[in-house]
Amino acid sequence: MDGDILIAPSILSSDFSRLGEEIAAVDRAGADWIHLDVMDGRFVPNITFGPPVVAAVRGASARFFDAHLMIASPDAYLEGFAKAGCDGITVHAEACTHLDRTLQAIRALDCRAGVAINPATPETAIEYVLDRVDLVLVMTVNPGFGGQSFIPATLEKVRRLRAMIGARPIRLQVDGGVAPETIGAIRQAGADTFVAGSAVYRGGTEDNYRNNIDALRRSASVNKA
Ligand SMILES: O=C(CO)[C@@H](O)[C@H](O)COP(=O)(O)O
Repeated sequence: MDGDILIAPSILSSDFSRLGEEIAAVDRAGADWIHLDVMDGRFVPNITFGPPVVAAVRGASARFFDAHLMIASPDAYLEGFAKAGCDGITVHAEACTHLDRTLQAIRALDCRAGVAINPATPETAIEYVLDRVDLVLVMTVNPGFGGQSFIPATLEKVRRLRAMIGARPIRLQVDGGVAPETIGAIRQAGADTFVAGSAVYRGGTEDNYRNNIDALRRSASVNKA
């Protein structure tokens, strides 16, 4: 197994009527992080949840809570997500007028700072904030929904970002269409942190989640360059 990779189940594909149990189940099944998909109906065409729901499920797992804010103008909500118990907060470069300032604000709240870019956004959009971030998230589908197909053109962006990041201690995360069939190529391109929704939560039971997470890890390791 490849010890450097992290698997972060996206709770968007879980059963929201049992959200706490679904988080605890992937924790026991071997998840490294819990990926929280926050959507506002403005930046993306879907709406999910905010800080009160994060606070309500914080006790379900001690794992790293990795909040992905798919929201317009996120600055006003950073403190709320930090207080709710998020360990990392990722904002979209496309959603921030003053991205550098927003990333500094996340770190000032004692959270790990992440920056995400959509499939159509070039990696150069974040070149000058790399010293401000702990995580770069390459969206490999257009954000808003689970269960979409991986966009192959994003692989080249992962490769370029791996080179841009160099020796900096930054995790390179991908999100969207991550499955046993795609994870090997994404790992080879240089990603180390994998968000997966439908590929983890399919089957609906903790045993299935464990098998699904193991399959992702195996496929990522086998294909490592
Ligand atoms: O943020 C998003 C979608 O906007 C993702 O986290 C999806 O939830 C991933 O789902 P799969 O593509 O893995 O099913």
